[in-house]
Formats: sequence, structure tokens, C-alpha cells
Amino acid sequence: MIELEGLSKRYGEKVAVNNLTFTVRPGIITGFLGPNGAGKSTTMRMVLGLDRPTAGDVRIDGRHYDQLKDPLTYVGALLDAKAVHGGRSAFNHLLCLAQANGIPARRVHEVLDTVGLTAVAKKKAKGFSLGMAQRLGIAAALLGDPRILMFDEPVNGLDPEGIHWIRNLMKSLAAQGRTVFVSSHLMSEMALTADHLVVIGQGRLLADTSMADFIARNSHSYVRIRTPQRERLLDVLGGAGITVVESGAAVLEVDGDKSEAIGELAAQHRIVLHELSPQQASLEEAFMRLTAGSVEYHAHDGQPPAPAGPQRQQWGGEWRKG
Ligand SMILES: Nc1ncnc2c1ncn2[C@@H]1O[C@H](COP(=O)(O)OP(=O)(O)OP(=O)(O)O)[C@@H](O)[C@H]1O
Repeated sequence: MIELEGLSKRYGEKVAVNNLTFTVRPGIITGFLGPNGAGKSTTMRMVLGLDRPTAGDVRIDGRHYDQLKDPLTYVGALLDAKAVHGGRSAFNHLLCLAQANGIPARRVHEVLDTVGLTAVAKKKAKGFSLGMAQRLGIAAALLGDPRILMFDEPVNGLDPEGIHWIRNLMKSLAAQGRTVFVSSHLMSEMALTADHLVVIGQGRLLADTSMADFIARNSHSYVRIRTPQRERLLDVLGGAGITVVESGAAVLEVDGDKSEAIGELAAQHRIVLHELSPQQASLEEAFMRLTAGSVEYHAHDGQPPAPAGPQRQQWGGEWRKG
């Protein structure tokens, strides 16, 4: 487990991390989300003892990082894929790490194989693409076969095949009972990967919740309907107390997950439906709303920034055109 207790970090006047308390548990993927500058990397650096907290505490299995013997065998991390000595080959980079941490050299071959870099193991790291560098960073994180893994924005700059690969790798590591802590600023990516979510904004904790709860609470559901007997369906649904929003000429929408009730009413009244599909508003929107008040850098696109906090009446503003 990684346990943070009132963890804070100040750089001069700047409070990068503000009183964070949460626990990262084994056997699941915990997504660490926040907009740019939210304090994700600073938090991860403090976990690894690379930055000293201004206040509070962070422990790995009950101990500070610097109290761990052969730390790579407890926790492996990918923080910055380009932080590699460019003149070294992938193999030598990993071999140096292995030797400094009491890890047998055969493990270097294993992790190179796991990340698919065996064929380029003798090539100098400075010639690596970002995707290859990410894989090398992941190989380094896996080297000590640690129970805890931390990845800072691991999919940045990767092609779809690379993203798919990392996603599956993280899932299999969690399925082996390991602790997987991964940062991202993309809610859509986390929705496909994480079981648990920790969201921060301007260094503060905004949410610490299961992914399922976050989705249930934040993703607005509605039903999309198309029918050639529009007027009749409007009458029937209106008679049953179901509020319908007309969205464009041919599409009706109903708030909530009422597709079964609508389908049964339509069947009872022999109304033809061409579409009856449950829909979900985007989680990215929910994340943006959650963090809107704490985004550090806004682009000026002529639009006012979205209001902070979940505002029910705003849900689905994009789809509710009627
Ligand atoms: N060494 C430092 N000196 C001064 N300020 C820093 C330092 N490191 C980080 N900061 C500031 O602390 C805040 C948090 O930065 P951090 O890199 O942890 O955020 P992040 O969530 O990882 O962002 P990103 O998604 O852009 O990587 C930012 O405002 C950043 O400018």
C-alpha cells in the first residue's frame, strides 16, 4: 500500500500539493487524475523520496522510501521516460539499475522481453522514439518485480497499439495482486483502465472514489428514440408522465435510464420504434466540471470557463437541444 497523510509541498509561494490524504491499495489500478499542474508528479516524486514534503507523510508498506532495502524490489516507477543516459544501450541501462539494486542480470532479459524491446536491446537509448523510451521506462519499473508500480502519464505520446499494450499490462499487474498507481489528465483513458480514482486540482483532493461510483454519480444517462410515429409516442409517453425532449427533427430523448418502460409502452400501443438506445454523457465532461475551479491554465477561446462543482441543470446541455 501507499499511504499519504496530510501530504503537502510548497515551492516558495506556490503550494503544489495541499494536505493530501488517501491510500493506494493492492490488486486494483488506481487512477490519479488532475489537470496540468495539479500536483500529480510532485506527489509521485514525494512517494519516491525525490522531493521532501513540506508537511505530512507518505509511506510505502508502512515505511519511508529511504528506509526500503533494495527499493526497486518494493516499488517500480516510470516518472520521466526520457530520463535515461542517452549514450547507454537499453540493456546496459537496465543492467546498471539491476546491479545497483541486487537484482540478477537474467531479469534484464526478462523485462526487455516483456516490454518488446529485445530486438533493440543493444541500441543506444538516445535513438529511441518516445514510445520505445516509455517501454524502456516500464522495463526499469518492472525490473525488481515490485509489488507496487507507479506510472506518471504512461500513455503520453503513444500510438493506439502502445496505449492498448500499456492498458493490458497494467490490468495484468493489478490482477497479480500488485498495487498500480497511474497518473493521467485524461478521464476517458482512466475510464477504460482504472478501478479506483483519486482526483486532485491545485494540489487538493477533489475525489477519492471507485470508478463505478464516479460513473454512477457523474455520468448522466438518457434514452435516445427514433420512431416514424412520433406524435403517437409523444402522447403515450406524456400520458405515462415521462418527459420527452425533442432533439432534432427525428430524434426524441428521455432523461434517465427508462428504455425498458418506453419499449413496453411502445409495444402495448403498437408503436414502431427504429431506435431505442440508452446513452451516457461523457465522463470527460464530468471530470472537467469537477476540476473546473482548479484548472491553472485556461486557453482563451472566447467561452467563459465552466462553473465549478456538479451542476445538475447543466448535465447534457450539449445534447438537450429541444
Ligand atoms: N521544482 C519546482 N519548482 C517550482 N514549482 C514547481 C516545481 N515542480 C512543480 N512545480 C509547480 O507545482 C505545481 C504542480 O506541478 P506538477 O508537475 O506536480 O503537476 P502535474 O499534475 O504533474 O502536471 P502535468 O499534468 O502538467 O504534468 C505546478 O504549478 C508546477 O509549476
